[in-house]
Amino acid sequence: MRDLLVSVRDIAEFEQAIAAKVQIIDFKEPNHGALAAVDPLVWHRASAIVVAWGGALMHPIGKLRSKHSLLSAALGESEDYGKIIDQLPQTFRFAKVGPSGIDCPKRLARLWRDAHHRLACRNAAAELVPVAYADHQLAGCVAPERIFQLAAELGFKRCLIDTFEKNGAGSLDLLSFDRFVRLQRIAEAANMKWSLAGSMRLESVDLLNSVGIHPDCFAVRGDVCDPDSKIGRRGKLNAARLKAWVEKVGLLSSPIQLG
Ligand SMILES: O=C[C@H](O)COP(=O)(O)O
Repeated sequence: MRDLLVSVRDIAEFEQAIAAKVQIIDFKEPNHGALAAVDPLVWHRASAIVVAWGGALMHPIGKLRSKHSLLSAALGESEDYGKIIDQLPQTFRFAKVGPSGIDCPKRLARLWRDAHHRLACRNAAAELVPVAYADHQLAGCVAPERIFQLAAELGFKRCLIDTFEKNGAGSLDLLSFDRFVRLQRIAEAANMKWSLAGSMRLESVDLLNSVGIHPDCFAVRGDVCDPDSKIGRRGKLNAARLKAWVEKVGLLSSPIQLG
């Protein structure tokens, strides 16, 4: 089973993602960086909608229906998350903190422990998802393999790889297939699910599949935005792109894989 995560910035986009039956809806402000948080008020509005719909993401008039959508929040980098983490509503299932500026595994482990502890105190359901950056040198942080290994050693259930700079160079431009295979092996050996983000393009999904790289989740923003927009991932979500991604990831999950 593969998942699709789509990053949204507001309630209108949240409803678009639900209508498209996206499995994981991730709140993030694309204008402010790779993992920038939205205003916590947006979390609370989304949460109120979920509660009003009876816990499942199901619209009262039955038009928007996605019983399986889960909420996720980007909390920013190490210097940001502390200001907002305690406001994360109980309805959120995942939270992410970026590792930029942390070039030592021990410090990273401390960051995760603190974030995990603060989440657990307020929101027993929320799972911290460690993040690695493919452009780790630019981000000034530990390399992806070390981050995956550390996350596995510490018993995390999921890990995400993304890019810190959103400058057009995606994860697939920055890391070789061999390195993705290594990351996948680390994750598989620890029974840890891994997600792939970083300017992912729909066309790359089949290519990755053909070389044996099978992330448990594809996480996208830029490629589900209006293709004609000059501002890329900072533009508006596009219904046709969302549909194409949902279908593609759905096909990967079906027992008979096509293509
Ligand atoms: O978590 C996923 C990111 O929002 C991916 O964004 P991107 O596809 O624009 O690199």
